[in-house]
Amino acid sequence: QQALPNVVILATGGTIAGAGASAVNSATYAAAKVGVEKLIAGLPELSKVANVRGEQVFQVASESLTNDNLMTLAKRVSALSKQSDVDGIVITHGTDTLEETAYFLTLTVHTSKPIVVVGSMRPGTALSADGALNLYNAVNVAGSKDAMGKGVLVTMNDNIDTGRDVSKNVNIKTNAFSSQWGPLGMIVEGRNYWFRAPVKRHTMNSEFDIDSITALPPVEIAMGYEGVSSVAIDAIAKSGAKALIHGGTGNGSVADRIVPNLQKARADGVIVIRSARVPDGFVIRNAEQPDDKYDWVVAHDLRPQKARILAMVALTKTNNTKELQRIFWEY
Ligand SMILES: NC(=O)C[C@H](N)C(=O)O
Repeated sequence: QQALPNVVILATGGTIAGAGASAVNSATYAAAKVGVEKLIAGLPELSKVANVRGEQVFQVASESLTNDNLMTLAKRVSALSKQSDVDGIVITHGTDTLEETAYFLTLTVHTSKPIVVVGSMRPGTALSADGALNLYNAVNVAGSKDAMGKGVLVTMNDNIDTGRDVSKNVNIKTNAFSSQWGPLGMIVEGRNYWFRAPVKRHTMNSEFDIDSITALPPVEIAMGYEGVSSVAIDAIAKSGAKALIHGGTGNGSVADRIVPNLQKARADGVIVIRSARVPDGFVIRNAEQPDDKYDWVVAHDLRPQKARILAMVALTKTNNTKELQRIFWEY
């Protein structure tokens, strides 16, 4: 239909494409079973709000996605966003790493067209499955003019969050996703209600572009915890990783006994990025540790898994720690 927006659904698997043995199986099921054509056919309401077509990019549970998958997906999103017959793009995705893919697209795809990443907590075969409404909302937002220029969005549980801020904070339950700085808005009965806009650099204002990225450097994460040893840090430093994200306790604090190991890693050329394992708040430079003296970078409010995504993208352009710190403040 001519008056309706054209929305492409790129399907990658996850629970939104999952199937269980019976309707009471809300937690015990196989992810990534249902193809995109069946997902679309199962939701005839979509045809009233957009001209929808689907592409099956992968069929996996999101915990198994790789850096290569991420690149393939982002390049496809970028190519589609340049087509005049595409108004918006939806990516169906497993929820476990949805926040990482959404942030990667936020950083690397140059478009003002809406890109919406969506998943579900229950398979479509379950009682009170959440995927159908989440997907309906995603297609609505992707086809909306008022969603343009707002970066990559996530529509879970009626909220509209930014791909940058949102994280999976609850498992099992359908209110799994939230952003510490709040959602941008809500979608109810196909209508968007906006309350705020993102201020961090994204999509068309990003200095990174997936079209010119050919490989992502290895970046690993080591967690901080009571009783932590240097085993993980030393192994990462020796592995050829270009950066090491330390998911520290509290304000990104680092146990005194592993500070020398992180200093050694830095001296050997590994970028050390100090983040926090605490879900909310942010890491202050030179508080807890003398980052200037050690030439470390702080991850601002990014959790270890999001800091890893930004580090990989940033390292495609620079390994200067001042530049990296600027990038961590701006994105
Ligand atoms: N709810 C989900 O989608 C979880 C699943 N393990 C996935 O990320 O693919």
